[in-house]
Amino acid sequence: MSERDIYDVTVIGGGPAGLYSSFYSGLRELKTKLIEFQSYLGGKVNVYPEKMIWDVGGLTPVTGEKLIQQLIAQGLTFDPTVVLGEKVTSISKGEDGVFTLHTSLGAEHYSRTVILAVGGGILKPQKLKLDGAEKYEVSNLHYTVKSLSRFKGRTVLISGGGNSAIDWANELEPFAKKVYLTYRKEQLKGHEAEVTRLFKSSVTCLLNTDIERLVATEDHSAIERVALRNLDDNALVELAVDDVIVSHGYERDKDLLAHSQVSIEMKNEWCIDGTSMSETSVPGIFAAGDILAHEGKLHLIAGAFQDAANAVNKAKQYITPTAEAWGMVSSHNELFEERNRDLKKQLFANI
Ligand SMILES: Cc1cc2nc3c(=O)[nH]c(=O)nc-3n(C[C@H](O)[C@H](O)[C@H](O)COP(=O)(O)OP(=O)(O)OC[C@H]3O[C@@H](n4cnc5c(N)ncnc54)[C@H](O)[C@@H]3O)c2cc1C
Repeated sequence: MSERDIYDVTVIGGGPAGLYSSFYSGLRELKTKLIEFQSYLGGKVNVYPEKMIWDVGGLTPVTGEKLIQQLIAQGLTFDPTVVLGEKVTSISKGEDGVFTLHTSLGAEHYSRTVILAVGGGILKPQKLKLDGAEKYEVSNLHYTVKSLSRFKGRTVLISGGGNSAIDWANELEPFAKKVYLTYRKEQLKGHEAEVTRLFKSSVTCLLNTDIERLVATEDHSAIERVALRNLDDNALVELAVDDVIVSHGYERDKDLLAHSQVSIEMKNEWCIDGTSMSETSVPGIFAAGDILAHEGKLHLIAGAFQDAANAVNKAKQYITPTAEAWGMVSSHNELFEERNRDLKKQLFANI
């Protein structure tokens, strides 16, 4: 390993937290690398590219897709090295204090500090636990909504009672011919405002029901009807559907934290010992975004940004103990000067 190969900060995960960490790390003049398992950046936001996102402070409503584009543009401002399609499986630490990140492709990456921005780990949707259901995944059984127009004029059954299921029901309702929502519990778990909107809409909510059987078309290529069991009285109801969307949450591949050679523990409660939430049990390894799950923490995009800035500042201070960690106003950088001049010229030209 030559000095040339060692980065100051290596960010694992290319979602909102990882992209903002890369931006902020460049801003603090740290040599930065970003490693993402998927072949694309944007993290979980890729699950909802057409959703209108309203709750990022200072941003007017924006689609998930547009937000990803903006996050990537910002994240790459200082030209970090980006590695896609590699899963970091383990982290070890040498006697010289340099971390080695081992990946599923057998590669090694070297870094003075590491920022874990892995969200809940690599996402795999929880599949419908019915024999043979997987064969409909090529036709009309879905685990995500990539495009609302795919469901235009169709009868859709959504299974699930959390935020994603409710969001999708609300988003699809104006386009679909009919939306049903089945959930095995009595009360939905989503955001109040979205639940209120759902109950006011034409979506039919079938609470205390569960999918019992999928009935195929004559040629067995797609789902034609779904049998729902009412968990109160055991009655069976059949619905004719064009599509079924299953939103039962995600299985999370947490290999990295479970199998790393350095044993990493996350903080899960507010610190009274003077250390910050972005620190882990390993000095030099920090965390940002959904991976931080202390009490009261909301998993929001906006929160991931603040976490990222905190983690980078901690990394900076770890590398250079005399560096300023607090109170930095961060919209000043030489690189911004030229762009600011251009933007201001455009702005004043329009006045
Ligand atoms: C359906 C849905 C709707 C949502 N709507 C909103 C909303 O309207 N507003 C809002 O603020 N928030 C919303 N959220 C939450 C928001 O998406 C998350 O809070 C945010 O994406 C967290 O960012 P993150 O970077 O921490 O994690 P993620 O976005 O999960 O990114 C983590 C990245 O790390 C990668 N990774 C994981 N492990 C490894 C590894 N070992 N090696 C390499 N890469 C790895 C993953 O592939 C992933 O790309 C929604 C979430 C969902 C599921």
